[in-house]
Amino acid sequence: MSDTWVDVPDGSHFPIHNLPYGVFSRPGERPRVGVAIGDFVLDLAGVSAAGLLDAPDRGGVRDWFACDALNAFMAAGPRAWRATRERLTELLTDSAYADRVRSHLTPRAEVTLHLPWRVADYVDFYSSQHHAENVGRIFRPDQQPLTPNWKHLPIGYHGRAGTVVCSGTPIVRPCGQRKAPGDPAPTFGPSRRLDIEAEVGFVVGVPSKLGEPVPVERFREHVFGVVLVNDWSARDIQAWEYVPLGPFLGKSFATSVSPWVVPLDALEAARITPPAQDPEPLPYLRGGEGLDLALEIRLNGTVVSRPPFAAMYWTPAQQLAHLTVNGASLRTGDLYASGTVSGPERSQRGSLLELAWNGAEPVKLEDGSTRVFLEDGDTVSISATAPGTGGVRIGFGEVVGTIEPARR
Ligand SMILES: O=C(O)/C=C/C(=O)CC(=O)CC(=O)O
Ligand SMILES: [Ca+2]
Ligand SMILES: [Mg+2]
Repeated sequence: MSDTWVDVPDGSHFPIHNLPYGVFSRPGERPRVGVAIGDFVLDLAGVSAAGLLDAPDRGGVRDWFACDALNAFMAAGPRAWRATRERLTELLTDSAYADRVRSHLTPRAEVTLHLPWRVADYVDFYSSQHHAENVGRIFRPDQQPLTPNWKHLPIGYHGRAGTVVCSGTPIVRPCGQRKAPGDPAPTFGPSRRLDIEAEVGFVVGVPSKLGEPVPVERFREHVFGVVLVNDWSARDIQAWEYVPLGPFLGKSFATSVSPWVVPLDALEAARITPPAQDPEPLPYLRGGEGLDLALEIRLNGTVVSRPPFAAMYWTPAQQLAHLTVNGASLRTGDLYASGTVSGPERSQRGSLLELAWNGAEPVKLEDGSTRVFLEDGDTVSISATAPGTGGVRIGFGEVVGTIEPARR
């Protein structure tokens, strides 16, 4: 197994088998594209300008990396992604390149990480059966937990692309209309039931044509990579507004993503058969694979949940096929999120709504305090790891956010 000449600490999320892409800047310099390796960022604009990146489409290489977003590279397609990944692996494993490449490494602690791509459209699915059943029981106790359509199609809604923010961006507590079932009328004010949703996001590189669906088996021709998502959710605003059109202001105030986009090729060893689907879905939804990602949610440093992505009912390829089956086109930069990742166990639930069961079972933190929803000043971090090639685990880093008081 090849290994890198860069000093990578044991347990790092970013061994040579990962090589996720991001956008970073050093103090006083413009943002550019980089790759994470151990505790360093490799400056791809610098490496490319030095003539070290031998990609197929050489003329375009500089435009891909000397810029503040991954979009141009993402649009270049799977052949370019694979060739670049192979060349980066060569540069970072063959010690003959060490002297020329080392000057393009910067400690990650010295850089600022930015939103890695310009988000085009944003869709959020609802593909964990455990989550959907939990939320159904809490929001609609008098009905079947799963709606009649749930096992026939991956339910989703269109979110707000412009408020997708990079990890680390403070989250201002939203204000809005709230009305609990017993209240005589709605009131306006800061959300009292601010929550998280731990999700996995899929980033589209190659666009599709209007009118032409993208079938399940074309998933890898369009999707560039994978990020972690925190779909911040104001449950009181949501519960009052969502009938009958679905989530709106309760979720559109901010959605955080992790700064490193893990390429699909880094997740080869994480591919798994998803849970059996019964009833069998319609033909356009057949096929697709799951991913064995282990998520971890920390609230003010305490691990409060470990959701397993392997338990998701609908796969990312099925989600993509569904979201384009009507002929809706994809754009470079589209983001679609899995929906909250919840497993069958209590310790695997992906939101506080579920973990504290709508307030009935407060979550205990290591400092002795308890939470049913988020308080001002709380910090939430979601991380994940996956099996990598060669038996080495790879990771996604984290998506983190701290709650700031409402501005009124
Ligand atoms: O069942 C509902 O009414 C609402 C569910 C959600 O809030 C979930 C959502 O945003 C989709 C997901 O993350 O699974
Ligand atoms: Ca969500
Ligand atoms: Mg959101």
